[in-house]
Amino acid sequence: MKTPQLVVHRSKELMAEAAAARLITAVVDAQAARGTASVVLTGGRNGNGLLAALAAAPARDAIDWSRLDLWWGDERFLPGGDPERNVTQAREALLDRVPLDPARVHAVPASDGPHGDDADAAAAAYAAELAAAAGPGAEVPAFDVLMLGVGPDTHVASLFPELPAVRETARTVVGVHGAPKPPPTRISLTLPAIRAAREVWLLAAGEDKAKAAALALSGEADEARVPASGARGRERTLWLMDEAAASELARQR
Ligand SMILES: O=C1O[C@H](COP(=O)(O)O)[C@@H](O)[C@H](O)[C@H]1O
Repeated sequence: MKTPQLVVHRSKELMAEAAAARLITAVVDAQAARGTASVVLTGGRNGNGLLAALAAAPARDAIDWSRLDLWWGDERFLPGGDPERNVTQAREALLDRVPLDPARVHAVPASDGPHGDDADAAAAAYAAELAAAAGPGAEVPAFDVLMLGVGPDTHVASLFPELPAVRETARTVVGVHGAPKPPPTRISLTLPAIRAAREVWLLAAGEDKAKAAALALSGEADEARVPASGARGRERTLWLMDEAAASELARQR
């Protein structure tokens, strides 16, 4: 796996704008090379900040939105349309303003969906949807870009330190129970599914991410205790940060 690369921006606003520009280029390049692109979205403040910056970027029209598959790295297991669901927030920030093909917007099932409040069944259904879109012999698509927010406790997607989900090696998607951050029930891609992505981008802006980033990038972390340290892409792992989130890295050097 590749050593993470760091890009530190002066502010969280610049980070969001630069990451949005980077995403436009990555999607346009993937569509030129393969006809379509697949991107995994993240929830949280930094992920939503990027989507809002993308909505405001004139170059967003360079993307062929009808040939873009969107997936989610995790979801808060709540009823459809709940304002706390990652998909609801993504729709508000960007998705409702661009001409996506609805069949290519792969939202994670909601808690009032076909699987009711059974998060494990909903996770299995999402795994099946991913497998159906994957190439021969693969369990998930070779995502072009998979984005992850980083929690102050070093969680990524809904893989929280020391919960069973972070140790999962067989399944690609799991139900998460007893998450320390509300809501307690969630659905998450596992580390093996995350590592199938060509590029993994970790978004970390703000002082509250500084310790988490330093720990994850120390090179000494155990991924069960520091899930962010286990998030790597096949071709590239990129940490996109602002100066506040990078402040503890400077002290480390
Ligand atoms: O609950 C979640 O939190 C993380 C991090 O969010 P942030 O607001 O601290 O940046 C996010 O990556 C994840 O997708 C989301 O479900």
